[in-house]
Amino acid sequence: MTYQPQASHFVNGQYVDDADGDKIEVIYPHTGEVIATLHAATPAIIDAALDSANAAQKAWAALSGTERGRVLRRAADLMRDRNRELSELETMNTGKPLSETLIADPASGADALEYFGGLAGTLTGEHIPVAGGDFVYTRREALGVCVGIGAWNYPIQIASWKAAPALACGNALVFKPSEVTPLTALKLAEIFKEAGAPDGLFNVVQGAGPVGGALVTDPRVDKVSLTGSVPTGRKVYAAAADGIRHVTMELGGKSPIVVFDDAHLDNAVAAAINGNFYSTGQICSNGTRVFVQDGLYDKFVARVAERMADAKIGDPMNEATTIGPMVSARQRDIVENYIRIGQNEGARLVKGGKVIEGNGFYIEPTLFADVTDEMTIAREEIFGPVMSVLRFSDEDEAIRRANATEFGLAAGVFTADLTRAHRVAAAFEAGTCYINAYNLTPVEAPFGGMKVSGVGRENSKAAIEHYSQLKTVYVGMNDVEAPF
Ligand SMILES: NC(=O)C1=CN([C@@H]2O[C@H](COP(=O)(O)OP(=O)(O)OC[C@H]3O[C@@H](n4cnc5c(N)ncnc54)[C@H](O)[C@@H]3O)[C@@H](O)[C@H]2O)C=CC1
Repeated sequence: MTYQPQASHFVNGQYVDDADGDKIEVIYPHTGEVIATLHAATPAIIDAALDSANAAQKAWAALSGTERGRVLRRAADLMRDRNRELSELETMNTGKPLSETLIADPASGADALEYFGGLAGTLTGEHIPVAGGDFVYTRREALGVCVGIGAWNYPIQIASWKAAPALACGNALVFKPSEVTPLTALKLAEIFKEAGAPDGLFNVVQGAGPVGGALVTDPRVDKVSLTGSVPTGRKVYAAAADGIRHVTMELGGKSPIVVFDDAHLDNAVAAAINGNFYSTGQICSNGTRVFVQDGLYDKFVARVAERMADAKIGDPMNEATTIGPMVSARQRDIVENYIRIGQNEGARLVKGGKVIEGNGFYIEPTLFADVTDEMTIAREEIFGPVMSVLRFSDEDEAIRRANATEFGLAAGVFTADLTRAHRVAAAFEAGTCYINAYNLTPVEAPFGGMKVSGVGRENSKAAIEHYSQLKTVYVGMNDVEAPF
């Protein structure tokens, strides 16, 4: 089975390659087979991408917002028309079950293109009256050339979540997918071209850290938006600082879900299952520390274990499958190691915990109970299907422990007590909080992290602030006076 694209990169409206670039092998996680071989971008490819983005951006920004929005909305339609093809490719690329990609990945990308396409025509400055009849107006202007750098867990969604607001605001984008999952961003580039985007407006260049590093420090670049881990975030943020570039950082998490005694048991259990095992646990906002109050604790653990027995692990192309392989052998090994550490540190392994032998990168969804705050599995982001359940007694304790982390991406609370729900949500130190729900990310709502989990927001009107800048124009309506 192969999925070899026409070439590695999409620059200035066409596929291009340069065989001098380091080889990137794309692996189907279900079988371990190489399905495509690409090259990392050489300096010449990076240069061409940035030059073409620079050249395309000014004319694009000069269009009306409505005209720009039309291109984005056409792209959204094309993406929906190709949902199955794109979902299959995303499944080949990531190993995520088709039952997920068919409803979640290109669909979420299309939502972003449609939403920001609609918003493009509404972007304006404001008129501000000041003393003596003078006035000020503001112009909302594009930043220029943006660079997007993606993680491997939601490749087409991440590319779309960055491209949609960037292009709506009149910017051009050079996107570098994760070297692990380079394929679907190229399809997005084809879609933009077909939808009428000018050549050079959206470019895809492949490569690992060094290519990302070269993009982030290039003087032609005005903004960098990264989705990735905290260590990479620190490097990219620091590199962008040299040029005082704008940044959006969507980084990792170790998010809490707090379940009180009065919670609806099955809703809380279902949310914890989704928030730990969807995408085989490879989701930044997963609620991997599940705090459950004394009175419900045993029932909760038993019910999660019971429902886990219904997980269908296997071929991700089979639409009945609900748990696919990990994205890579490396990620599977990382998760296996954390499971071992959890056992060594005294967490109670209730279910799962084993690598599934074979060529694919499978590991069982895993449930740990009696986890304590000091354990490594309760402190570090695992990025795999490992749920840790921790016991708590009262609300203050739950909030204190939920917040006792450097991360602050998401947090959830399950309770039937209305005032407590809002009190706890207000007390969470996290950018995206949920009451009696978890891990839903509609495009209309801001998404992003507090503390080390990030800077800036994606989705919603809030993203516009991060892809545009205000210019203030003061208009004098009176004679200019001077002291001499
Ligand atoms: N907050 C959010 O929205 C999300 C965050 N993530 C986070 O992403 C991580 C998993 O994804 P990975 O791909 O393993 O993350 P990673 O941090 O290893 O890589 C992310 C991207 O950065 C690039 N990169 C690496 N070093 C770089 C450098 N020095 N300069 C520029 N670019 C560089 C990589 O090639 C890749 O494209 C997890 O920590 C997860 O929590 C994942 C999805 C969503």
